[in-house]
Amino acid sequence: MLRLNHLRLSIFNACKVSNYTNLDFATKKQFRSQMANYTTSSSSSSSSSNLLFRQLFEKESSTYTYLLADLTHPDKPALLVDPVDKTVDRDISIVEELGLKLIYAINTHVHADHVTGTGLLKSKVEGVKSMISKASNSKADLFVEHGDKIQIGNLFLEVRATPGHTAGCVTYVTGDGLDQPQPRMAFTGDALLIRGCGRTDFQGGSSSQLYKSVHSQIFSLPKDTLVYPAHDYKGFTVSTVGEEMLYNPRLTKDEETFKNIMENLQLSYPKMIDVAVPANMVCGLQDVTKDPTKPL
Ligand SMILES: N[C@@H](CCC(=O)N[C@@H](CSS)C(=O)NCC(=O)O)C(=O)O
Repeated sequence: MLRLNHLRLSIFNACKVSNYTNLDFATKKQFRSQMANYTTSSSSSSSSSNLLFRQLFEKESSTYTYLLADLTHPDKPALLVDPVDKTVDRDISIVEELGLKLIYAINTHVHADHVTGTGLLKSKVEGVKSMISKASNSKADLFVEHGDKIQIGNLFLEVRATPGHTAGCVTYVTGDGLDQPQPRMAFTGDALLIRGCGRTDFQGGSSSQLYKSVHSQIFSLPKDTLVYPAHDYKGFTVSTVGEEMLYNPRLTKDEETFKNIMENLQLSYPKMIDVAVPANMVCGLQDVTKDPTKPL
């Protein structure tokens, strides 16, 4: 296993983050407004930061892929969260048009409804490293665990373990600090969907675990944190932690009611599950036109 020591936040940055955390609300607000005056506005989110952000959609599986890059760094380093094999060429073309350098293709979990684009991206873009949680037991170049920090330029994503939809699900959260996007952004995968959540009936899923994950790791974030899920089936694009704490029809309930709801969803299995899971266990490196049950 390749550990992420080289990706961990430097002590220097960690100090800045913890100092900021200790400030009172009024001082934080003053600092944020000062920062807004001299940072580049992000391209398509409400954040004021050095971040370039794009939400991209794959319509067959209703999957969101997210592109993040640090525009202030000379290399404009970028990463993709949850790329889909079918839309890899689109993703590469936007990366090239914007002059970004794609360094990571990362997954929130082993998807069951589509094949990840990480394998194709690795074969088409030199130097890209695939990444997934160690707990997923999947193949990749790099593995993350709870508490790790993934750095792109001067921006970073914090890794929060949010098992329950699958055993290896993680949520990636933008950093907490003066120099990081405000409000924060949480890429929740299938743990938390807008007014919903991921199913828990296969891949080591557990409704009890999902309930605890969302409450302890996502609902504990600031209420203005933007929630960006891996899927939406109703046309929603973004929510906030505060909104989901108030209006999520499943996760606002007590744990017993939640478990009951999840046991009675009666969803049919994803159409692609028998192809997608074996392919995604090797981070999409497998040629899915061949027998997915055969080793590489
Ligand atoms: N019909 C789709 C699969 C839909 C589905 O099961 N979505 C999953 C996330 S992808 S494994 C889910 O957790 N849905 C929760 C919900 O409440 O809808 C297909 O055939 O691919």
